[in-house]
Amino acid sequence: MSPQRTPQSRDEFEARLRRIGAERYHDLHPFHDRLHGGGCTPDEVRAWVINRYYYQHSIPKKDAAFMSRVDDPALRRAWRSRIEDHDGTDENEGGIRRWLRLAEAVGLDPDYVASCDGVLPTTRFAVDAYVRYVREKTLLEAVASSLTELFAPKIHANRIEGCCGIMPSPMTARCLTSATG
Ligand SMILES: O=C(O)c1cc(C(=O)O)c2c(n1)C(=O)C(=O)c1cc(C(=O)O)[nH]c1-2
Repeated sequence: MSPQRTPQSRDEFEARLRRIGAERYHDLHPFHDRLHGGGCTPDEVRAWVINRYYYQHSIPKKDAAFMSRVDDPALRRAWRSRIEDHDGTDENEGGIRRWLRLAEAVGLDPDYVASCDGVLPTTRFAVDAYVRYVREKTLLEAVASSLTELFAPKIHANRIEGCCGIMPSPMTARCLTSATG
């Protein structure tokens, strides 16, 4: 895509971002096609839960790295809820704990998942690179890289359908809905 030279309206900008998502977001990856279509084996779903956990637990570290670089209190305040979404608050247990309940629902030991011992080196490499990117690149690039969250609700909804076909338990459905929703 060629660089945009003239300022865009908010709606045009969002439409442009959403077009990029429609063309390039990772829901188009063949693995996600299988996961969402109910084509994975239960062990493949478990392997995905173990590896996706590493992403889930690194996102607040990425957001904390971002906030440590921001001088504007208003921006830090706006960003803060992203950390709370994952780490939780007094009222909300947060996505990390909910992901561990999902792990349990699909037959994994949550302590093992939380240890990250089962995470593949390639997953670790890619996720750590994202945290490093946000720590080291410009703030604009850091914010831009975090906009993928915009596309996550759709992928989460598709996934709930697919995974519940593979592991049809009310517990799996409940956990998937609350862990990523
Ligand atoms: O399940 C997924 O496929 C998926 C992907 C992404 C993403 O594309 O970065 C995020 C999430 N989930 C998610 O739940 C989430 O809270 C989130 C935050 C961010 C970010 O970059 O700050 N990405 C994502």
